[in-house]
Amino acid sequence: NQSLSAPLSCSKDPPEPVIPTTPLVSFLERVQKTALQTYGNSNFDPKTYVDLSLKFNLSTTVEAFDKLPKTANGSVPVKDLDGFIGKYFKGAGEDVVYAEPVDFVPEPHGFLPKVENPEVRGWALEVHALWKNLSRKVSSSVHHHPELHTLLPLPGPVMIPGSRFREVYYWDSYWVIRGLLASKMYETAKAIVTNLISLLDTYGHVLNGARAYYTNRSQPPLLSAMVYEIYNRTGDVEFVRKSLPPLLKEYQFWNSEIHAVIICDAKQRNHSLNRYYAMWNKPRPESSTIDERFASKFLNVSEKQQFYRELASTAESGWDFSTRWMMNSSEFTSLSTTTILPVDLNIFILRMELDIAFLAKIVGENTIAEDFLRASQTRQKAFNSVFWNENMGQWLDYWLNNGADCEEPQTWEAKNQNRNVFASNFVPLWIDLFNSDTPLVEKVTRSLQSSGLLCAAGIATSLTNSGQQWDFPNGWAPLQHMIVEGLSKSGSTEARTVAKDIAERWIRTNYVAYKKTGAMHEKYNVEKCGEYGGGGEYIPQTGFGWSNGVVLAFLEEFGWPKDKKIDCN
Ligand SMILES: OC[C@H]1O[C@H](O[C@H]2O[C@H](CO)[C@@H](O)[C@H](O)[C@H]2O)[C@H](O)[C@@H](O)[C@@H]1O
Repeated sequence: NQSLSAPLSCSKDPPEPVIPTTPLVSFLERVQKTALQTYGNSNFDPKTYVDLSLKFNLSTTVEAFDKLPKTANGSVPVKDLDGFIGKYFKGAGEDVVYAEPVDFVPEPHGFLPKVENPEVRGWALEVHALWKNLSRKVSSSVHHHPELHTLLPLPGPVMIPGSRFREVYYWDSYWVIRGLLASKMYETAKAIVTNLISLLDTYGHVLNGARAYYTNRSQPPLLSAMVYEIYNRTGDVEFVRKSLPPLLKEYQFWNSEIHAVIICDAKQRNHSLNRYYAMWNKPRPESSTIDERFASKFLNVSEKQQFYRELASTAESGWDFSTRWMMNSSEFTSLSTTTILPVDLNIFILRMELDIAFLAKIVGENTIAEDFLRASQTRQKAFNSVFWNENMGQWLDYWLNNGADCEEPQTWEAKNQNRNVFASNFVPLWIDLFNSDTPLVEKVTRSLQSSGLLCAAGIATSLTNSGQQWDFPNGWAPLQHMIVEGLSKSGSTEARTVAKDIAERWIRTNYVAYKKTGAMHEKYNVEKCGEYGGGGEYIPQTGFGWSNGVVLAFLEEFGWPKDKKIDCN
């Protein structure tokens, strides 16, 4: 059986892969450090410096940089650094250039038929038009001189999230595609998948984002879900045929030894489940000045390296950062992502198995279809034994025993389920295997209603206000979407009512914030209708790919009646 393979290791002493960095990335990290010393912390975004591209070759640029007059603390006179950057670099974002989407029309035929209210329809058309703002392709210089750029070459046009996120991102693309499908932009949606597949072909996994500094990790794996949704709308069998081999390759990546862990349940049955694990043990280049500051508390090199691996693995989870991954919720350096089996990652891989089974059947690969169906049944059993908590009516992340004996699989213990409430505890509802079980959905819906996560403007990410961006009071479009879509697919009237209510709250807050600020936001503050979110390591961003996608998908599904008001009251 070529398509499935068994995991080899448990959590302790895994092989410690580290993907080599590039000389350009290392040099730009030096520039980043000097810029921080020179310009100071206020409004400083370290990512700007690793996104610069070179005007001349690297050795000429390094030579000029080394000649700058530096003080003992590493700063350079502002005018000298300004002059150097202006002379030797093209601005961040100059190598990703505007591309007119081939299939954009201002009002697509059959666009959001259930949206009758003229105000909401007008706004939806503005959100739809934002695809034009976010559409990009890599410049010809990136193709001809890749050594001058951290941006990676891609064959087709992309949709970027927006603002500082000037490159395509992996899991964001799923919700961008959901919006593009509502906007009837099927060719643009397919091109995004083609780009992600080209990264998978080159690097063996879909990268966090299309930059040289993101090669050491992936992001929540939703490629199969993208192919599935596109096929569902377009019926394009050839597209499925081309996508299937890369999907099998991605499945291998997620089930290879670094990401797979064997765990023995309470009934002595072994299960293979997955975790996030970045191939990196240094500061994230896009945030290296920040990471080094936090790591300075570790004096021992291997502890520092482990902390850096936890930071990058958390970025792989897409939830960077959150108390979800911290042993001590008030201590950022207690991140332990690599020792956690996350509910949502395992749901994404279960969905991958179901999608591959479905897609393989479409193209007549019946053996693959049967293998993957079996794999999904096995994972569903694992899911029920390891993550489900009957008392809470939720699925809970499982914390591995750090330092346990690795000769044997770890044995499941009830105390290792994380009882803190996170929106991810409800993500299994997204999968038909779970949302088709009406009594289960009703139990989980009641648990969601009493969880404290349901707020005025949507579902909060957690109950802890830590100042991290993947915590309370922030609400994120992907989390709203997966939970709402799951509830709304169920046979339970109660669950469908809750789904519609959350979707309406989310649409309202996006609308009111848009009217106030003129922009769609990366995240929202769910405590207050019409407020965008904050916290975390960079200033709030606008644009914004997945928020636009989810609003369009919700409006397509739920519509908006003619006489229903759209303000916050
Ligand atoms: O620069 C810091 C981090 O930024 C990214 O993470 C956040 O933005 C992404 C794009 O919208 C999103 O996919 C992710 O869920 C956000 O937390 C990036 O993905 C990280 O790797 C990076 O370190």
